Amino acid sequence: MQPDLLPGHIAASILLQLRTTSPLVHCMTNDVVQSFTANVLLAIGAAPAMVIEAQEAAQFSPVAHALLINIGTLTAERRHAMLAAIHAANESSTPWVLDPVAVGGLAFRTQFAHEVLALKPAVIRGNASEILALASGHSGGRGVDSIDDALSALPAAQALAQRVGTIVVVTGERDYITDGENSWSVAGGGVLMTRVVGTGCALSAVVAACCSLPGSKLDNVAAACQFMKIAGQQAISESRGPGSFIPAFLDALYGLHVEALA
Ligand SMILES: Nc1ncnc2c1ncn2[C@@H]1O[C@H](COP(=O)(O)OP(=O)(O)OP(=O)(O)O)[C@@H](O)[C@H]1O
Ligand SMILES: Cc1ncsc1CCO
Ligand SMILES: [Mg+2]
Repeated sequence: MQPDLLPGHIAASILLQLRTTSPLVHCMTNDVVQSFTANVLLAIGAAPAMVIEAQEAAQFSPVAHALLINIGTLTAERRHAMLAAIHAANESSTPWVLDPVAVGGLAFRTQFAHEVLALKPAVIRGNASEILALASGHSGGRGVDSIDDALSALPAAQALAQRVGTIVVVTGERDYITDGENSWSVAGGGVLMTRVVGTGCALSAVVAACCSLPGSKLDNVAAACQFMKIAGQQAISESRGPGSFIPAFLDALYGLHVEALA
């Protein structure tokens, strides 16, 4: 059964809060998506900072409003820096988000992803293959891409959320957001969002921004998914392919209207 859609008036009030507070997001993300992620955060009204050296990362994560850990181009040095940042974030109650890119097939990142589950991410956001792999030891997708359907991964997402005590987001044609007990679904977007790299990685950064806001964390995280779906759908209608999609997507995020969402 499909979970309910997030009501527009909830997303609208969360967008207003996001724009008013402009959360600072400490991004420890992969090499492929650094600039796109920073631009997505700026376009929607949050603020990015990519601080990656271990000593600085541990100093910075308590100052930021949220921390993003994305394992897309994990190295031994980055692993060390990410652990330092997560521990410092936890000591200062800064929420942190895990994006388990390509978890399952590759041993080093898979071991790291399982290790940090014990450090209580506030949210885990992945595509269907990543969530299935993390929840049930399944072998993962095709590299960084999903080969599974998001709805089919919802039971695994719910079980993972319950086991870890966190919120899990599975993205795809629809996005599903669950704390293991209650779930939202978010529709919109389009397949062109998967023909440019980093829409999922950037969503994880927006999720981090939104999970620093007051109120229901489940609603805040679902609203982040809603913002990206709406902007993606609008950008697809205004673009001719992946090249023109990216600027149209940034413009659509920038132009998201609180009144229109409501
Ligand atoms: N078939 C689809 N139809 C509509 N929207 C989609 C579809 N697939 C993905 N999306 C949207 O694209 C964005 C990225 O989701 P996806 O599941 O592709 O993440 P990902 O694989 O982690 O991406 P990346 O690794 O490139 O950052 C989300 O906003 C999601 O809702
Ligand atoms: C393509 C790619 N390779 C490692 S990380 C990444 C970005 C998408 O997750
Ligand atoms: Mg991804």
